[in-house]
Amino acid sequence: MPTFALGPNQYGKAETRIVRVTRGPGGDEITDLNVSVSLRGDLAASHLTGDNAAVLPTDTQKNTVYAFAREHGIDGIEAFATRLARHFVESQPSIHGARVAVEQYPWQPVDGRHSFRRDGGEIRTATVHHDDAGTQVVSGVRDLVLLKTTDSEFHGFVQDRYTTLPETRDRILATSVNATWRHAGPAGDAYGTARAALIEAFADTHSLALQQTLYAMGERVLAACPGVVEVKLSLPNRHHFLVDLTPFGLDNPNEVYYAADRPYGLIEGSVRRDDDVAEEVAWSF
Ligand SMILES: O=c1[nH]c(=O)c2[nH]c(=O)[nH]c2[nH]1
Repeated sequence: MPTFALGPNQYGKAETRIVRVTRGPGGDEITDLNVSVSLRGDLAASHLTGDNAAVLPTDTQKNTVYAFAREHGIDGIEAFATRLARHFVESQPSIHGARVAVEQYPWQPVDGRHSFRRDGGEIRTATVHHDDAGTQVVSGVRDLVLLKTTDSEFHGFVQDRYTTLPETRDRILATSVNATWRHAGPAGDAYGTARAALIEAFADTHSLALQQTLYAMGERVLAACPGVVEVKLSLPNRHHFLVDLTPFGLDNPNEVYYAADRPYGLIEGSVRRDDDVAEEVAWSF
């Protein structure tokens, strides 16, 4: 007779959308968030027998997100997520660990009063894990699209019988940055500095490979943000291929490109301080 056991599990309310308006005489502000809560703890009974005595309903978790936005305000997504994660663990004896992930969608004021324009595609993120061992805060940015028209090469790579890619000393380099960075302690106000470091390193680095640019971007964030101990980057290589215009009797001196959407190279890696102790829980889902 085979026997079975419940493995790791978590539960929570995913993607609670919340728009908070902060009203002021000098104009309103809006904070537009997507909040996902995952809780871990003594939850086997609910899975094994349907006994829900230890289960804080996901509906209650959603209500808590809204209530905290009113009671405490949203003083940065890292602080908001930390407050929620601690609340669930500290208020519920059955809950031993909480993960709160927040996405923030940027809006820009249009008239300085009460009209706004949704800004670009880029999303700010924060994920907080809290349990007995402490609080881990990871901040990040997603879908930050960057492109440089030159200053990028790719050559010297392996050639086997399937290789057709020509070596290039001058190409477009483009990516959509997905970056997360882990703080040693509570997150300070590092978002603007980290984001600027990513963009500047992309622009400054004469790239011989997107891998090299990835490392430079991670290194720049660590150099600029003393409280950050590890940076993870996932960089799709948004290929731009020169179009062959010779059938039309035209040359193409690096001017006309085809922007391919797939397949794409995907370059991923982390850069950390030498003395950093890996904190895998901070990244786990
Ligand atoms: O920067 C790059 N890294 C690669 O590993 C790679 N592979 C490829 O086909 N083009 C590129 N570009």
